Amino acid sequence: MIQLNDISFWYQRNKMVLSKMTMQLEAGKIYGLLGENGVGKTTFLRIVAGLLFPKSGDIDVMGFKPEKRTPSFLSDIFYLPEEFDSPHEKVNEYAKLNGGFYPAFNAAQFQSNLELFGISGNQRFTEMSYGQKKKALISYALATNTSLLLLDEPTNGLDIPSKGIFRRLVSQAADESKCIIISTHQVRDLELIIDPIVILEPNQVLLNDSVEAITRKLKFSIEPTVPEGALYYEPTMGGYNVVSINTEGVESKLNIELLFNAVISNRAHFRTLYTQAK
Ligand SMILES: Nc1ncnc2c1ncn2[C@@H]1O[C@H](COP(=O)(O)OP(=O)(O)OP(=O)(O)O)[C@@H](O)[C@H]1O
Repeated sequence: MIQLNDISFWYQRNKMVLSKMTMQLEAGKIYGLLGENGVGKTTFLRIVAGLLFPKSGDIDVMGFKPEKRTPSFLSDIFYLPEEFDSPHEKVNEYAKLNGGFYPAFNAAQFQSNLELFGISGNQRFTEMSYGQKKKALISYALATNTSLLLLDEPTNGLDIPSKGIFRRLVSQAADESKCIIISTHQVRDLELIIDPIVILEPNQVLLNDSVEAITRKLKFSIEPTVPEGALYYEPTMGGYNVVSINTEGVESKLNIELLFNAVISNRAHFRTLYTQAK
């Protein structure tokens, strides 16, 4: 669905953000896009959405070149940024005005999403809190039913029950024809729904793998002492949270936060382990 070949991008010539990045993302998945602050997650999403243009390399999104911003491309992709200006309209007016641009927009689904989040469609965006606006825009984004949905830090500002509703709505929205990419630092909010996991490092993709493939390669366990050969460990109640190579082929439950810390503190090793992501 998305193919990037040797994409490079910088805002200032002396400060490369993406350097010859090659990556493939498929339909039917909810990708979790992770990376330290400033590594380029938003930049990546904006390039895919056609809002920023690569300086070199090729990008294909659903058969389109995003930078051409053709109506058929724009009507099948939705990008929800982390920061947004408040629309002037009431929530329902906004959806009525803009929903027509998306052929698969479902007004009933929009109302049902709003209801689940407890948001009134008669409210003006300008009179809503940040979290309320976010819930209204998430409701709208999901109701556009675009093939590609890009969500930048969607759970920021959501209260605890709303995070659960968000997970439920995103899981329901996902199907074989859609690709959803969620950039987040709140991995615990999304641990249950994101798969594959993509981790960016400065300029590059460090890991792009399914949860199944990650847990085939790596073992996540709690041990009383740090085992020899552990890739990464953190103290926890009564022992250590440990990431090690899964030499015995045991099944373990992926701990994304632990994986992230393991990858970031051990980049060279993971680059070798995940050479296919390059
Ligand atoms: N408009 C801009 N002009 C110049 N540099 C920019 C601009 N936007 C972002 N950058 C720089 O590009 C790099 C990548 O920024 P980006 O916002 O994509 O990172 P991010 O991974 O989304 O970060 P965060 O997790 O903090 O949101 C950063 O070093 C940032 O300082």
